[in-house]
Amino acid sequence: MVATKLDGNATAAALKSEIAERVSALKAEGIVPGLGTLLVGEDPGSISYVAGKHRDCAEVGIESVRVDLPASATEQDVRDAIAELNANDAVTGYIVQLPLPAGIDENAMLELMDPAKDSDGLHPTNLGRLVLGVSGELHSPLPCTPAGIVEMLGRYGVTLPGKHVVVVGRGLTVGRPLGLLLTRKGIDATVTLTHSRTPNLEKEVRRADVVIAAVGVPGLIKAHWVKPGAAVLDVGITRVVDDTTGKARLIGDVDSGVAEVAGFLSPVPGGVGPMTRAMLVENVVAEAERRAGL
Ligand SMILES: Nc1nc(=O)c2c([nH]1)NC[C@@H]1CN(c3ccc(C(=O)N[C@@H](CCC(=O)O)C(=O)O)cc3)C=[N+]21
Repeated sequence: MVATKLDGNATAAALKSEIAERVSALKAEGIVPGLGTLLVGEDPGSISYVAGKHRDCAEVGIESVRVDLPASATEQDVRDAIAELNANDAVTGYIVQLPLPAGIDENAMLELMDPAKDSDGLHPTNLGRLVLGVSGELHSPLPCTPAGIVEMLGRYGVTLPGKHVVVVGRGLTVGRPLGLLLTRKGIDATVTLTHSRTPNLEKEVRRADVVIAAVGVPGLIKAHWVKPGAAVLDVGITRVVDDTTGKARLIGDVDSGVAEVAGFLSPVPGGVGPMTRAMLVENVVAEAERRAGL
């Protein structure tokens, strides 16, 4: 392995200890931030991620409010749960874990959230501010995975101005907002945003100084696609349950051979996932600070 590992567990731990100090400062003012989660259904991946988010809250000393609805929940049940989270003063910010079960209109549910409590940055108001480039000034939360990727690259000294970043995947939580964030003034990367209909993906990836793979196709990115020395971030997570052990294994979008070619590589698990969760906690604490006028 030649690539330097971009260690999401270690980086998230460092970030969380900084956040814990900010939480102590808030507590000294009598403020305890709280994160809410709304989970609908029994997807094992979603259950595992939500559990991780609550562990992170406990670690940094913030409260968490967990709302779980069965897969049989109606759209009205979800509307009611969102209205309660909007009204609950113990909840500084919350997330609606995606995907929602078939038949529930995700975009309509996201629109119902109080944008000031949208810790994922996925409400149209917050996505609009991301496009406008005003999120920082208004303390509007940035989507957690893109923010976590930029934070991790920064902490490893991988600079972005002038770099060519190829993002593979155009989804709502990663690829689409990442293109917007990376091309902001001050970050100044040049971005190629690719997807399942991109012709000759291999050729696009080979031009990249930084590759971000977020499609959920196991092992898609091969070693010979990657320019030697490039930074490669693996965001895709596919859960495969081993028939004999019954244990779930997590497989990323990046083939293991890439470690021999890349300069930096974020693994699955232990890469971008923990950073996503750390940025979520950061968004909640930042919102509590904003409300306290700190
Ligand atoms: N509204 C919304 N916001 C999200 O941020 C969101 C979402 N919906 N839906 C699903 C995706 C996926 N996601 C992950 C978060 C943490 C890990 C994570 O911590 N992964 C660990 C492993 C966890 C495990 O063992 O299952 C790791 O990579 O090391 C993974 C995936 C957030 N998402």
